[in-house]
Amino acid sequence: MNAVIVGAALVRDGKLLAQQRAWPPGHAGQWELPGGRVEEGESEAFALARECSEELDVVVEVGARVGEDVPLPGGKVLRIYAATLVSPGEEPRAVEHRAVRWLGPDDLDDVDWLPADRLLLPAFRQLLA
Ligand SMILES: Nc1nc2c([nH]c(=O)n2[C@H]2C[C@H](O)[C@@H](COP(=O)(O)OP(=O)(O)OP(=O)(O)O)O2)c(=O)[nH]1
Repeated sequence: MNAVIVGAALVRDGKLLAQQRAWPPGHAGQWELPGGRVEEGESEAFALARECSEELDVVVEVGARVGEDVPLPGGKVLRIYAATLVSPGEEPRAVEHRAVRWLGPDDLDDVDWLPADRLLLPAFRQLLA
């Protein structure tokens, strides 16, 4: 089975949270959604909640799928789920990343997304509509 990379489309007040990679050098500075590899024995929702805790230091509730799977190099796929903060007042912080930013519908084109995420922009836009 293809390795699944899950990503969280974390929305608050009509804005989507994006984070800026600090590594590897080829992708540093580019933007993505919080997430990562689903480890053996984990559900996708569990993996997403774990990654959001590790990367943003927040607790999230995972919702419905967003967009279609996007193939990644190496036979992996990127699969996005909507997510919300369990405590909306809690502010995500960039634990491993360079920065985090809440993007409204008009800001989605302002950042340099990873290529796979760029394909998902219509789905992100629909989610914020
Ligand atoms: N988290 C995340 N990864 C993405 C996105 N878009 C995209 O192409 N990717 C790619 C980049 C990486 O090749 C891969 C995820 O790597 P990662 O470094 O975040 O995952 P991980 O923490 O589980 O890393 P590892 O244990 O596999 O090294 O998916 C996205 O929006 N979010």
